[in-house]
Amino acid sequence: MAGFGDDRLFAQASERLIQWLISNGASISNKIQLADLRTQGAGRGVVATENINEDEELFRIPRSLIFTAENSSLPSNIREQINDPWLSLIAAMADDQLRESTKWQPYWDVMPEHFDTLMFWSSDELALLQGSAVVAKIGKESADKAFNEHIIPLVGQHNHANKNDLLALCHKMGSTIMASAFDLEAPERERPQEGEEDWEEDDEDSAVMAKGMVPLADMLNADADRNNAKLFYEDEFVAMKAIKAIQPGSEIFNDYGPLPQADVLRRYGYTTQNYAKYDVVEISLDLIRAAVQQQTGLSTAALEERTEYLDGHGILDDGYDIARRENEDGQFPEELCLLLAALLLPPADFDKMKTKDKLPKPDWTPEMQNLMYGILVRRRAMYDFDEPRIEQLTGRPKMAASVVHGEKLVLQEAADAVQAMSAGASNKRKADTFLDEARSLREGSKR
Ligand SMILES: C[S@@+](CC[C@H](N)C(=O)[O-])C[C@H]1O[C@@H](n2cnc3c(N)ncnc32)[C@H](O)[C@@H]1O
Repeated sequence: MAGFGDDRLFAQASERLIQWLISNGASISNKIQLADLRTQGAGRGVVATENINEDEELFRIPRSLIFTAENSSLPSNIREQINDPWLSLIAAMADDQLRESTKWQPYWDVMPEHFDTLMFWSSDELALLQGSAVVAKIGKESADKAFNEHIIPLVGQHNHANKNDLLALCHKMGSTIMASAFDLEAPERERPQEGEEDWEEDDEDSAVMAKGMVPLADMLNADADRNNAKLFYEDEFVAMKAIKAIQPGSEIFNDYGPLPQADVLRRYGYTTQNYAKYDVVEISLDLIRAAVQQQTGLSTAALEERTEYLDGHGILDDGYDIARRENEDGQFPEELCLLLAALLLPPADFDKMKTKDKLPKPDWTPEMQNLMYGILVRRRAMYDFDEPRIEQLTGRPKMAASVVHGEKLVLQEAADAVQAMSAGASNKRKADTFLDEARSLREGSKR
């Protein structure tokens, strides 16, 4: 529990950051302040102290105060050898923090020390997420490998740093960046001109766009649909503006995107119910293969042939996300429906389709409904059947329970949707057998 002394130090660090920003050319509206939101489990946040109008500027930060690998003190020969935007930013931040003195100190002093992102969970804590595909996405081993191969030999030698300490620092920086860095839009003059390649941000661009830490902009928390501010890129500055009127006392929120709770937890180390509407459950291709073979008796060779064909048509993936009922793109992704339809075709129909180089109609035939239902039962059996009282939990167990509960709900809603399709049809099932079937499958597989 933070004491008064600690509260004072926390407030002083916030104040030093503000003074440092102003003395280096930032301007900050006097209608906002950095607030201590630790009692709400939200670290620092930005809060309005007066009425703010839509479009009103909250602060502007000169581009020179954005910490990037390029404007850091990381020697250029090291930077050039680390040819990846994430890794170079991690290397530059680690290097800067190992220096005896740095102009960025007031910024580093407000960086979080404690992380609840999944990278820092113990195996016992991760076990609380059993069933969720997020556990396989944490990437601790691949991060260790990348740090050990690309950063530690270079930055370690340059700073005479201990290898293990540097590895821990890289993880800390990596998690800070994952939760706080921005994809930086280039100034107008550096963007491609007409006729040159277009400057548009899509997922692929985002993977290679320059990453930077934008002080103060990264003090904004986020909470699904409570977004009321946005960062705008100008040539010499970046400006945070209100995108809605904001009342005094209200928190100012950025937008981290429509992320499922599991990804908010993996990336940012918190969950809130407001993200539950974006929850998904990933169905792996392996699970689909097993369910198809059980239902159709399709041989492994035939399954291979069909998946290869579908791969050639761009609809094969390692996994497919089932979404919540209210998802505007529907609960079942079209690629999944196409895949199942193709795997269900009688051999002669599949051969005919292949000759014509076509794809099947993703109709919800009774066979398709049965297959999807079987897949959902198998997937549900991967989660346990305990229902902890989330409101009685705290900390990481609470966050894990919230993720798992949200994903179970996705599966239940999907099963209900399939059952509703079969209502009145000859293959009608009783509405309440889903959990029983999944439970007996789970118990059977444990025996
Ligand atoms: C961009 S930073 C925001 C500033 C951060 N609160 C701090 O003290 O440095 C993102 C981090 O803030 C926290 N955060 C953001 N939104 C939150 C929310 N709605 N509830 C709890 N924590 C939140 C998470 O720890 C997340 O990793």
